[in-house]
Amino acid sequence: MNNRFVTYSPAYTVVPTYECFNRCTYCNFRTDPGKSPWLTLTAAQSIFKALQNQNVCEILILSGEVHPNSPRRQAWFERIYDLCELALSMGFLPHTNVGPLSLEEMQRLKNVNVSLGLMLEQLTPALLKTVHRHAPSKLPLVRSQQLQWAGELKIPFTTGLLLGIGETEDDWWETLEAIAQLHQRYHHIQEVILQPHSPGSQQTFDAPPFNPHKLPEVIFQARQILPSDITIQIPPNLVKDSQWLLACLEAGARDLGGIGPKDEVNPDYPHLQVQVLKEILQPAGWELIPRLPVYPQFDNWLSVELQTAVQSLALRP
Ligand SMILES: O=c1nc2n(C[C@H](O)[C@H](O)[C@H](O)CO)c3cc(O)ccc3cc-2c(=O)[nH]1
Ligand SMILES: C[C@H]1O[C@@H](n2cnc3c(N)ncnc32)[C@H](O)[C@@H]1O
Ligand code: MET
Ligand code: SF4
Repeated sequence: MNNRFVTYSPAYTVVPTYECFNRCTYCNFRTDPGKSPWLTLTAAQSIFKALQNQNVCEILILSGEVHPNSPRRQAWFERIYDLCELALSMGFLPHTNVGPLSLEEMQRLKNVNVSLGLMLEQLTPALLKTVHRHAPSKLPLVRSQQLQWAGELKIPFTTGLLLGIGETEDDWWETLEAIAQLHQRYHHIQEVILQPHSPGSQQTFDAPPFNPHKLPEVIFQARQILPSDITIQIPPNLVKDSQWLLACLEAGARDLGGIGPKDEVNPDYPHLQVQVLKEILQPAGWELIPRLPVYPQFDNWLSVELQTAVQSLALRP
């Protein structure tokens, strides 16, 4: 009875830089500004070369942030742009999530990405006094404006909620309602990630992991709030117990996100191999299938060049 499908994206994560001017207290990724070398194009080229013929489709560009007013901002942005262009020229499809962008930056990245992403985290301003006190990029209005701009620019978009960072249950529904409203206006959200806060060894935020047993309930509610053409994504490496992973699917999650050798955001939580995941899912009647970082209904929003890149990957085995 293999008529139920779950997707994942065969992905590899590339990090332009770990330096970040924000200090989200749950972060296990960042270093201080000026303290991390930037990834060179030469180094990236060797990485991409080694990935060819490995069935990787998505290059996820995930970065720490240089302040919008910094004299280094433009060089930071150009490096990201060039990394996307290189990935594309070597046969991969870039998906970039590097924090909030200016409208012009977004417009330019649309040329070299099949989709962009930015987590809303939570829209409640209460977190500006706690986990986001030193994180100007996490201002709720800055984040929701990104979703609006992506809609205006017709950019297929991935967003989501970070669960268990000090918000209330009502905050979940409000953030989900906001995503639903923006989608009803622009129809551009391809997936919403429900990301359980998972403590790592570098963070200063001292809170337990989000209780994975609560996740199915949140997914079920999110499924009621979100329009049906938005897919709900959960990260399988952060839902360790296979019974609860299956419960998440029963509740309405249909995608497991990017799966690759390392989860750069949660390095303390390695991914199971795809084959192992398949063996967990299959007996319960779920078939795990690969997808691209752009959902098919958005193909016609892409430039002709990007559509060609998508088509050549879709033909791969
Ligand atoms: O490996 C990861 N991939 C993350 N991804 C990648 C994601 O799983 C895939 O790139 C998308 O599903 C591609 O369509 C994100 C993408 C976003 O747009 C926004 C947030 C995330 C967060 C993570 C993450 O924590 N770890
Ligand atoms: C890239 C995305 O990763 C998420 N993120 C950042 N830190 C953590 C953590 N400790 N646990 C789970 N998710 C995290 C945030 O939602 C960010 O936007
Ligand atoms: N800095 C970006 C954000 O928080 C993406 C990477 S987070 C590890 O949105
Ligand atoms: S979560 Fe993103 S914005 Fe926050 S400190 Fe880490 S890298 Fe910077």
